[in-house]
Amino acid sequence: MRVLVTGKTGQIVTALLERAGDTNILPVGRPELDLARAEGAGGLLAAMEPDVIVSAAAYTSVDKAETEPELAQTVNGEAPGHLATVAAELGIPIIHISTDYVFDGQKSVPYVETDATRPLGAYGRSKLAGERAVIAGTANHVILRTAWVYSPFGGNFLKTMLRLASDRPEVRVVRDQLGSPTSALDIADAVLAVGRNLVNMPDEAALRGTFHMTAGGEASWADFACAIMTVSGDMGGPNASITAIDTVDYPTPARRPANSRLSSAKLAEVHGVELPVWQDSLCEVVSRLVRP
Ligand SMILES: NC(=O)C1=CN([C@@H]2O[C@H](COP(=O)(O)OP(=O)(O)OC[C@H]3O[C@@H](n4cnc5c(N)ncnc54)[C@H](O)[C@@H]3O)[C@@H](O)[C@H]2O)C=CC1
Repeated sequence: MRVLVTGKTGQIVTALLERAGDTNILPVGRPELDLARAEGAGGLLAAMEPDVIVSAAAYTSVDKAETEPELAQTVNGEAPGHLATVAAELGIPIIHISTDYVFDGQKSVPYVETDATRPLGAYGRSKLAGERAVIAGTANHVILRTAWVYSPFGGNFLKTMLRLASDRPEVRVVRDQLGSPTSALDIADAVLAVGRNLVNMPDEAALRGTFHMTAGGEASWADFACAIMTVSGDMGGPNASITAIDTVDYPTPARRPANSRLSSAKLAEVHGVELPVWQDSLCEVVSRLVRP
């Protein structure tokens, strides 16, 4: 299977390259493919002869998007539509990665795929526009909404915590946002499994559509930080004490949903794909960072 993935350096593309096995991962990103100018990329993508396109690259700076909403909209809102159109022309499926930030976080239990969307900021609005563009571009799509992604690669919360813990005794972390910390390595396994299902069952309509895809279990950011410190400390790595604070005491340019929990039951039921509980994947990632 030949899997064309957008972006060359992101957490998910790097994890896909690592977990590929006998799958051929074909990353494409800047400078050949700039998602700010994705119209007309059809020839480039077709020449790579993919069996499936994974739309993983995105403008991911949630706070910066508040001051650059047009760029976020072009990259996250419009480019996925161009990719979906190319996939339709090639007669292949597209898997598009989206986010919990399409929701406002007001629900008291995990979100399901049919829940109403209401993004709180420019990033979420741009990602929701991207979902709609993919849906308009081809019926042969899967949208995978994930959340709280961490990995040994790129920038993420876990790496920030380890960096802060290595030069201070205490780190303040919010306790009133809930989600499921999700390893990009588990996401890569899931994306490959979904990709195989789509390629092997081209006429199975039930496999297409929107699915939630996060690790099992849930945590607040403060819970996640405490677990990171415990695991790191046990391995001889940095270990700061975590002080739980409220979101109001940690203002950011973009508002975040208080509830980022997504129910992944539909993905398990329809695709037979279930990510491990978050604590089970944490040790591997911490170990790779503190014992390189
Ligand atoms: N990081 C997280 O916690 C979450 C991420 N997501 C989604 O998952 C996907 C992957 O996220 P990560 O791997 O964490 O992102 P990342 O920030 O690690 O990587 C983003 C990638 O997109 C590329 N990119 C950005 N602008 C581009 C442009 N104009 N043209 C071409 N490439 C460009 C970057 O070079 C990089 O390779 C994204 O669609 C993101 O919206 C969803 C939920 C949570």
